[in-house]
Amino acid sequence: MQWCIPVFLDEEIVHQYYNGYCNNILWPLFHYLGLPQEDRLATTRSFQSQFAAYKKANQMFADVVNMHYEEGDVVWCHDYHLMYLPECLKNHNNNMKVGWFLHTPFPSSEIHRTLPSRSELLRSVLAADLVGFHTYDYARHFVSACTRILGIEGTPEGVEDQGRLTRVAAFPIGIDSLRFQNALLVPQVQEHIKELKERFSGRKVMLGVDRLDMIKGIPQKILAFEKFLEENPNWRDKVVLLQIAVPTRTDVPEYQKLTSQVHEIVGRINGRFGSLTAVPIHHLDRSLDFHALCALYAVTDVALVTSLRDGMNLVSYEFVACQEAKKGVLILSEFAGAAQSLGAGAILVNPWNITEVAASIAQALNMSAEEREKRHQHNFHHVTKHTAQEWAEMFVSELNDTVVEAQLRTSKEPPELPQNDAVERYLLSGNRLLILGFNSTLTEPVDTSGNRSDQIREKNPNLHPELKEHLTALCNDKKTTIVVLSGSKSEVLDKNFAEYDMWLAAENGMFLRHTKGDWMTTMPEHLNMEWVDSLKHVFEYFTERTPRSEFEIRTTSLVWNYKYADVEFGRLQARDMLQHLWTGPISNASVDVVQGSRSVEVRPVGVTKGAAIDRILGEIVHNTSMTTPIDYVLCVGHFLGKDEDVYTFFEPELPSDVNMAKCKPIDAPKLPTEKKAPSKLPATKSGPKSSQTKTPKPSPAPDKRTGNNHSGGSSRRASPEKVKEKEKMAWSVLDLKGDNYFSCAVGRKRTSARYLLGSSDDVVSFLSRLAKGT
Ligand SMILES: O=P(O)(O)OC[C@H]1O[C@H](O[C@H]2O[C@H](CO)[C@@H](O)[C@H](O)[C@H]2O)[C@H](O)[C@@H](O)[C@@H]1O
Ligand SMILES: O=c1ccn([C@@H]2O[C@H](COP(=O)(O)OP(=O)(O)O)[C@@H](O)[C@H]2O)c(=O)[nH]1
Repeated sequence: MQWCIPVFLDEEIVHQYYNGYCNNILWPLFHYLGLPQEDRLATTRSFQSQFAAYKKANQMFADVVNMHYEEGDVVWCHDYHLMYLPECLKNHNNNMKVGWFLHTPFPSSEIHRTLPSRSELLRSVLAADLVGFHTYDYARHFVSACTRILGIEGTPEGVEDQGRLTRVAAFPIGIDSLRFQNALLVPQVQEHIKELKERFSGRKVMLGVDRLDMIKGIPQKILAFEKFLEENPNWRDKVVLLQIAVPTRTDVPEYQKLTSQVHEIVGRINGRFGSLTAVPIHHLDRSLDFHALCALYAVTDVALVTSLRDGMNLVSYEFVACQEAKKGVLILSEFAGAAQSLGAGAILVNPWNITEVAASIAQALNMSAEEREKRHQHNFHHVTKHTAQEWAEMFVSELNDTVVEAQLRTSKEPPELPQNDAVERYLLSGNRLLILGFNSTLTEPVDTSGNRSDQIREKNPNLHPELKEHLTALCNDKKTTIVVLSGSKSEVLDKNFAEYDMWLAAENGMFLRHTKGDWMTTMPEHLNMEWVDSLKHVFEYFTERTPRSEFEIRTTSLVWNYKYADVEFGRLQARDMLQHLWTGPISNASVDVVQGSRSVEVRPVGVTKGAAIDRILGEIVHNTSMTTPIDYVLCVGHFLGKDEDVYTFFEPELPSDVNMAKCKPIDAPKLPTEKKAPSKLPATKSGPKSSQTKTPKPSPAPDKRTGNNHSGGSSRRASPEKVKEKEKMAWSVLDLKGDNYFSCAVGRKRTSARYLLGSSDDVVSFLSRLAKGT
């Protein structure tokens, strides 16, 4: 078995890929340092060739992996050097289990979007099954970069693109703490500890161990130490700072400049505060071997970590692991990932604030033994419990689980609607209910190819011209009841369906009428619409700036539709709008922000087609004086995810009773501003990665399937007498015998519907078969 297989890169590739793209571009950007100041333009110019080398090098890694890969192996790609690798691997073998872990921070999407190859990099990382970061912050930034830059949906589990989920999670790394604890017992280390104690006797030892990298804040650390010496003359001959600065990436000009800068500062301070026999700073431009490092950690009184940004910072963990005897103090930058894990025991500082760091040095040096002990125990417990072994096991086990879950999800993709069976069962049944969506279900297909020159299109959705004849035939069949259930306003449904003998349910079922009767409302009474006013401005803002987009104020929702706008620009605007909605004016309101394929909609939590179907069904049964149970249900639509509860309404245990409460007649739907504002529902957020979804509060319409006696379909509170009356009226209206239920999603693959149809053309051809009975 081979443990390590090298990938040989030639010098030019190393220069362009490792020194160039990785360490001169990605590294500073991911650490919020921006591109190197002096050669910014040159870097920008060489960007494409460096990225080409980056991809080439990643492909070379992929080729080696592919050569040695055996079925069932797990491939774990590490760090910003290999962001393109997951895609290369998956392109070769889509069944490979691929994980990717980033050891650096992932910056805010505002930084990532400045990268010319921003989309390509994100997409290739998303090819992995599992993507891991040290902290939730980094994971959240990654998800929001995917949302903002690629326009794909962030979910509580990760990032979802066309039904494929890339799991994104935080896996804070640890160290092999036992290795450090055991090293302290080695005689050679004990001897070294003794020497160091003698060497620095009478002085407190402060320690910095860093690669000589801009992100480590070494100049800032030394300047803070100078300030401390300046302000505390009594400490000048009682403390020493040992700074180990390990040379790194020495071919990159920015690193060469840092070396001279640090040397200059150290020389100046030693000149200022040193004597003939002692200097306050011992600066070493080299690395130490493991045992020497452990001895140094063990004799240290105060460790100083001042990273300006740091993915995690293992030095802080290693220091803690070696301090069981001494219980020294850790001063730790709040910009290191480690601050989240070791913050309880460390003194956290902003490394840019030299005054604060100097004060923290004084605090650490003067800290009582009792407080040091307490702080150390917090951190020692963490470091010894959350080890590197645990980290690796967790990542790999999560990767295996993710792959299994993904297989289950794919296998759950529903089949095509079995049209022959559906037609046959329709013909054999005696009381059928057809629930049909409108937009993209019964309408003519709209060209949304996004061609900028194609700007003049018909704006209003129209009924599919080939449907009219079949719809008339179906509506005229006494054994068939048809409901068109749409998000559209009542006027739109009136315009398209007034001539048919059917039921119309507008605004996701909030308004209902039979085409021979008047509109009535099924709206729950206590809907909170207080948020509408503050949101109207946001919707107006984006409508005014997005030609041919439309903003509609519906009774229970606000909708912005960019179906007829330039699709690319519409998408861009939608991303900005969503970002604003998730974090801005309504982040505390009890509303759902629903992202459609070309729309953004905001509505109160619980206003869904599924929640309304109960009340609609009650009204239909009551009005048509049905005498036999409905024995066939077809529910077809291009419904938004939130509205898919209409499919599941009839699943898995079919409801037998239906609410018989009558709806309230109305003259016309009222605008939200005219309604009395009811009291607000308390809001809860569901978690860091799901800013767009709120944990649903109990739906305004009670769930039909929670018991056998479904007496409450409306949220209006009835008197006890009324409830009794309703109970008497309740009877079994559904008798579907399991297989006589056909729920069918149009143009979507991830759905809770039982079956799929591709487009409204397919709906038309299927309905024609029902109408003709063939
Ligand atoms: O070999 P170099 O190019 O000189 O760089 C050394 C490593 O530096 C980076 O380390 C990061 O990983 C640590 C462990 O997860 C983390 O604690 C630290 O904050 C990071 O900076 C880099 O990411 C590695 O790839 C390099 O090998
Ligand atoms: O002379 C030295 C100084 C440091 N290190 C190791 O370098 C690593 C630095 O990791 P850290 O996460 O602190 O920062 P990075 O350098 O990875 O950004 C630690 O494991 C140190 O033990 C080392 O091997 N020899």
